[in-house]
Amino acid sequence: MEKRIAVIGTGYVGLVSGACFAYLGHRVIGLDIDEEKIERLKRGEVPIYEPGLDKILKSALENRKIEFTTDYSYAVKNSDFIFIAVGTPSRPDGSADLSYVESAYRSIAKFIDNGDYKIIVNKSTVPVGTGRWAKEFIRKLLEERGIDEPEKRFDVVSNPEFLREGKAVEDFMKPDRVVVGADDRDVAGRVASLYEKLQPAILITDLPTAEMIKYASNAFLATKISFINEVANICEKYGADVTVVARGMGLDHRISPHFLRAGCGFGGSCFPKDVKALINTAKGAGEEPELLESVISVNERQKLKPVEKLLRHIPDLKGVTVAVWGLAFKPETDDMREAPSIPIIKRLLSLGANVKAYDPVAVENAKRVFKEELEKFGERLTFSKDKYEALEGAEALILVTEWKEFENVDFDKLKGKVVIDGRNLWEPSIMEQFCTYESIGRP
Ligand SMILES: NC(=O)C1=CN([C@@H]2O[C@H](COP(=O)(O)OP(=O)(O)OC[C@H]3O[C@@H](n4cnc5c(N)ncnc54)[C@H](O)[C@@H]3O)[C@@H](O)[C@H]2O)C=CC1
Ligand SMILES: O=C(O)[C@H]1O[C@H](OP(=O)(O)OP(=O)(O)OC[C@H]2O[C@@H](n3ccc(=O)[nH]c3=O)[C@H](O)[C@@H]2O)[C@H](O)[C@@H](O)[C@@H]1O
Repeated sequence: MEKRIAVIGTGYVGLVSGACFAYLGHRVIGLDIDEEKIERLKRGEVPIYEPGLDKILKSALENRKIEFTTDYSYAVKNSDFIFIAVGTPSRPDGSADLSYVESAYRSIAKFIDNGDYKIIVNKSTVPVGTGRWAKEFIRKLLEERGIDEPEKRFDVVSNPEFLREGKAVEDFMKPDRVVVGADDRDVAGRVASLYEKLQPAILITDLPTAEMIKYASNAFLATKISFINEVANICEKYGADVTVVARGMGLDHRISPHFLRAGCGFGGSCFPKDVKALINTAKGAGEEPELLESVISVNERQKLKPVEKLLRHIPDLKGVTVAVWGLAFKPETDDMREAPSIPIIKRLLSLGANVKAYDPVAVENAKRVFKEELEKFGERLTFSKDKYEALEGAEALILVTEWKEFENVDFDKLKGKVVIDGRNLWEPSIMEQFCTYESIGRP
């Protein structure tokens, strides 16, 4: 049955979930404080690169199932479910910055009136305890406004999102599970029913448990990556092949083959931030999260592995041109947040190298990320229009992000170069015929 949904924040998660809810037949209002973003969305432009999103958004707009606004009053009054999908970035101490979430609650609370009942759903990743804190926070805001029985005017529910960038639409439409946490099972059930067309596995929990499931899931996946990267580093010393080790491990269904790809570390807007936030939450309660701290430190070291390897072949990089293929934190996205390419390029520049960088879609975002370096190093950092142009005049190539277009390359163009494959994309026996080749954790 059609339900009225407002989605607060039309970033990655807000836009994908809003468009998908509309595609599922609900009426959706997407709200953002970024006026330019909303104007673009009204014109049907998709401000992020996400395969499949433009299609479902276009269909939702054509069917008038989705509309966009910057007007909180309109969004709150015309919805029964209000999904919060604003950012929860890391503060310098690693804790989650909840100021955007808090500001969204304040704006919503301004427009909940006597007689209303709204279900406020946290889709943003928020630390365990936030939902119950939010209940009291919003109740007080309503009380200050003189609203009758403020606690009856709303409920707060946790419905964490597990989508991956690049596969976001598919992940939303075919979820492994939908987790809904609330202090009232009936309210949780109402949120779960929004997904009924997808017939997903549904887990209904209390508020803090749902919040913790999100952090524990991301932290576990990040742990798998740091684990396999550490194993890769040991493999290198003894001539073992980490890709085969991972396959051998993954055949054990208790381990599963996923997230065991060794490489130059994990990036993105969530793994680094969420592991750090969980560390902060643990410490705040007097716990010593040693394992989680190692997940971060192993990852920080791993990001610079390709440069370390390059230095073994070219010990002095002063004046040496190095091509870097792949800038986004992973393929199929233009997202540069915490991308391993950032420390890699910064280190290359600080060692005196000239860098020619290429990415199929993330160059514009990369230019913003490297604004300071572009000013400081001038022509020493350039962005190439295609992968082969980046190779011109380069003595070395570092592959950081395994975009599909790098799979089948004209290997002749790599002749004589030092190639560091940060994602184990190519076959060593083939590469060694053309270039000096190194990958991660393979003999
Ligand atoms: N990016 C991802 O793949 C995933 C992200 N998440 C979580 O979802 C949340 C959102 O992440 P993203 O979509 O990546 O964030 P984002 O940074 O792409 O988008 C956030 C949006 O919220 C808007 N915004 C900020 N304050 C606002 C306010 N007071 N009212 C209305 N709009 C406001 C911003 O203008 C922006 O458009 C985070 O907590 C993140 O951890 C969860 C799963 C996947
Ligand atoms: O909370 C979030 O935001 C999301 O975080 C991740 O999704 P995402 O960051 O989009 O990307 P992933 O595909 O998980 O990759 C993250 C990083 O890990 C790296 N990775 C992944 C898998 C692997 O085996 N090895 C590896 O190094 C990738 O290159 C990438 O840098 C989770 O996979 C999602 O379930 C979650 O919803």
